[in-house]
Amino acid sequence: MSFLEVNDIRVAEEGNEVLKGISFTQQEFQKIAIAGETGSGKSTLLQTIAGLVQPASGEVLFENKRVQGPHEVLVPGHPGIAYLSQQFELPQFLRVEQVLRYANTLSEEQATTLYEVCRISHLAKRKTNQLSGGERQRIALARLLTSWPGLLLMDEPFSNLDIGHKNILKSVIQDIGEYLDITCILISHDPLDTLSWADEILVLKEGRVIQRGTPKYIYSQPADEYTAALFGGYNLLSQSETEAFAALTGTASNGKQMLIRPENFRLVNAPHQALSGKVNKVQYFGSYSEVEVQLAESLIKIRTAEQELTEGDTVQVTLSPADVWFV
Ligand SMILES: Nc1ncnc2c1ncn2[C@@H]1O[C@H](COP(=O)(O)OP(=O)(O)OP(=O)(O)O)[C@@H](O)[C@H]1O
Repeated sequence: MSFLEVNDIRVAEEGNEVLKGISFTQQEFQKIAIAGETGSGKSTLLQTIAGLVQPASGEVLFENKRVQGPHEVLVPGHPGIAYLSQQFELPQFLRVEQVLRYANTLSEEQATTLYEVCRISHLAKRKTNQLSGGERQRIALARLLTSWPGLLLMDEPFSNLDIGHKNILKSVIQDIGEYLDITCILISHDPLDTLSWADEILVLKEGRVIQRGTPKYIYSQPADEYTAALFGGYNLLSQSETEAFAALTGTASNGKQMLIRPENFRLVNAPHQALSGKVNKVQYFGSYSEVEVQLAESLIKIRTAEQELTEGDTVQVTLSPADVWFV
């Protein structure tokens, strides 16, 4: 039995098929992140799970019961599922404690825990128009959680937050799972938000799930170039350089192209076990430098701790077999 089961969901909006048969399951307390380019259907998927969008076919089962869509109920939504939208709203000019009291059905002890987890206990007397964007969002989140849902769906919660508020929200989301026993699904554009948090990532492309797996698997063995690009920099080598590195590492390309993350290339002093290239550009980032190296055909990016490189240097580039991936 799964906590959440999404079975072959299809959604059409204005004649376009936005979700084209999505299926996946989630266990209780499993942290799932959804990644995909703009327009791939991430928000529509979350809204369908929440019972806010009517699927054309397929079903969502939450704790073994079908989630009804907005065409089937008077008030859209499911009491056990909370959806934090990108465009949340708070009532104007009320004090935070009034906003929360209005929605609150919790005991005093539960409410205290919830406000502490959401880092808003100190804001109770503040008016809603006297809050920063990050504080407003944490209050909107706490307000949603006063119904103590089993499943929380968060749609791009980090967008428009500065780094300070973003870090606070990351801790809040971590604690929601840990102290409130609420299972979460999160959409984020930034790979750094999802790779460190999720147990599993679903990659959406044009309304379909094209890959599902642990962050490490998705990052190091992306299904295609699209997936690789969602999670950071990469190099796609020409066919002849793919063959040259395949020969060096004892791997077989089977006609595919080699896809290498910038941190996986190594600069060595061993001309016979490496390809030669010329440094084209060096960018310094403190703990590492990003170096552009022109090989015979491809211009590649290498991330290295090496600090002494300058434009025009000749370097020897190699790889470990474990870091080789073909798409
Ligand atoms: N109510 C609607 N009416 C018409 N088209 C819609 C509607 N909702 C979504 N779409 C379309 O469906 C597609 C998927 O949209 P969705 O918002 O789910 O994508 P997304 O991956 O969440 O994008 P973003 O990252 O930009 O939020 C888009 O092409 C969008 O224009």
